[in-house]
Amino acid sequence: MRTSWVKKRENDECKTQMYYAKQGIITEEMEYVAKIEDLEPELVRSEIARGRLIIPANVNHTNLEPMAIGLASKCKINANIGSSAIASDVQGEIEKVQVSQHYKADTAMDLSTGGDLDEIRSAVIENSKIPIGTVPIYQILHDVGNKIEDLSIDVMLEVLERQAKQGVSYFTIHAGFLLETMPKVAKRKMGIVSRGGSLMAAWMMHYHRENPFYTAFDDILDICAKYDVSLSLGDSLRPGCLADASDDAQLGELKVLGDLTLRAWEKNVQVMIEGPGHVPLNQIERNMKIQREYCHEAPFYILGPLVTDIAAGYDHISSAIGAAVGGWHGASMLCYVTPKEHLGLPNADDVREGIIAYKIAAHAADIARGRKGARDIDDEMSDARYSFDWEKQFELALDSERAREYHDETLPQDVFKEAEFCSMCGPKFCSYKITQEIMDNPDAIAKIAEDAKLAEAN
Ligand SMILES: C[C@H]1O[C@@H](n2cnc3c(N)ncnc32)[C@H](O)[C@@H]1O
Ligand SMILES: Cc1ncc(COP(=O)(O)O)c(N)n1
Ligand code: MET
Ligand code: SF4
Ligand SMILES: [Zn+2]
Repeated sequence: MRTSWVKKRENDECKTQMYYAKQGIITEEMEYVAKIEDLEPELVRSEIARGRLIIPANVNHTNLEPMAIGLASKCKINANIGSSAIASDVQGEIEKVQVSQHYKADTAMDLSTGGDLDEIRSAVIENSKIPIGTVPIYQILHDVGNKIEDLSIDVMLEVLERQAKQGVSYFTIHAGFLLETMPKVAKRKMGIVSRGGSLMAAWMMHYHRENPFYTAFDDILDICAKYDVSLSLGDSLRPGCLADASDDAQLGELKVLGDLTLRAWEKNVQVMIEGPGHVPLNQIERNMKIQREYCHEAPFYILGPLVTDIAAGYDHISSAIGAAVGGWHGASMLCYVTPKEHLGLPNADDVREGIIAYKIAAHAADIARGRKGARDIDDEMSDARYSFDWEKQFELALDSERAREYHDETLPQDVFKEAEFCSMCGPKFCSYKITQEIMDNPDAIAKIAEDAKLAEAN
C-alpha cells in the first residue's frame, strides 16, 4: 500500500511526516490515520506540524498500516517482544509479533539482545503491519563484543543507519541522561533500572565524558530525518520502585528531554517521550502534567506505571492500573508490562495477557477522556448481554477466544449459546431474566408511576 506513496517522495529533501505537515501537505498516511481515528485530515496535519501527534512510519517499512500517537488520537498500546541471551529463536519472535497483531497491539518493540539480532529484526518487520520500535544501544553493545568501553560514536551511527534501513519506525535513544546527574542517582534506593540508561552510565563513568547520544544528537537526527524514524526519547532515570518516583533525577532528565524535543522538531524529526516506571497512584496525574509542561506536549509513552512493587507474577495488573490513570490524564501510548516482569523473559502467552490488560487500560482512558464514540462498543456489549446474545458477546470481547472458552467450560453444548442464563446464577436466579419478566408488564409499571405521582401531589 505504501510503496507508491513513498516512491513519489523519493527526491524530496526531507521525508518525515512532520516535514510535510509543516509545508501544509496532507500525506496519504495522514489521510489514512484521519479516517481510522475519525478526525479531520487537516487536524491530523496541524497536530503533526505542532509536534503533538506522530505517525511512526519508516519509509522502508512499506507493508506498514499507518497509525498515530498523540493527544488528539485514541490511546495506544505497545507490546515489547524480543530475545535475550538466555532464550532466543527467530520463530519464537515471529510468533510473538503475530500474537501482538492478533490481539491488536498498536506497535511492538523488538528488544532482542540474544541470537542474530539483524535476522530477528528483519523477520519481525517483514511479519508486521504495525510499526516496530527498537533500542539501538542493545545492538550497539552486542556489536562491540559486549564491551561498553569499546563503544564509539562511529559504531553507534553505523548501527542506527543499519536499523533505519531495515525499516524500524522508532528508536529509543537515551540521550537525556547527562554526566552531571550521576550524584542524584547515587541517592536512590534502586539507582538506574533502565537497561539503556545503565549502559550509558557505564560508558560515561569509564570515560568521564558526556553521554555520546547527547553529543552526537545532531547526527542521530540526520539519520532519523532520512528514513523518517521517530525518536522515542528514553527515560534512563525512570523510577524502578515507588520510593524513587518523581525524584530530582527523574524530573531533571525529563527537562533535558524537553530541550532535545525542540532540537528534533527543528530538523523535522517526530518525537515522543518515554515515561515511568513505578509510581504511586496519587502521583500519576502530576507526572503527566509535568511532562506536558517540560516537553511541549510531545506525546508521552509510559511504561505502566506499576502502582505497587509487590505484585510479582501479576505486574500486568499492577501496571495496567497505573496505565489507565496515566492514559486518562494524557499519556498517548501505554507500554505493556507482562506477568513475567521482574521474573523472566515473556513468552507468547505472556504477550497475550499483557496486551489484553493494556487494551483494557487504554480503552478505559479513552472513555474517561470523553472521546467521541469511545463507549459505543460498551453499549453494544450491554445490549448483547441483556438480550443473551452470547455469540455477539464473544465477538465484542477484547479476547473473544477467552470469553468463549470460559463460557464453554461449564456449558459446552450448543443449546446453551441460546440460553437465557449462564452457570453463574443458573436459570432461576438470573437477574437479567427476572428483571425482564417484570419489565414485560408495562401496565404494572405505568400504574406504579401513577401512584408515585399521586403520592407526591398529596
Ligand atoms: C523497559 C521494559 O522492557 C522490557 N523488556 C526488555 N527486554 C525485553 C524483551 N526481550 N522482551 C519483552 N520485554 C522486554 C522490560 O520488561 C521492561 O519493562
Ligand atoms: C516505555 C518504555 N520505556 C523504556 C524503554 C526502553 O527500555 P530501557 O530503558 O530499559 O532500555 C522501552 N522500551 N519502553
Ligand atoms: N522492571 C524494570 C523497570 O521498572 C526494568 C527491568 S528490564 C530492564 O523498568
Ligand atoms: S529484569 Fe532481570 S535482568 Fe533485567 S534488570 Fe531486572 S533483574 Fe536484571
Ligand atoms: Zn520494574
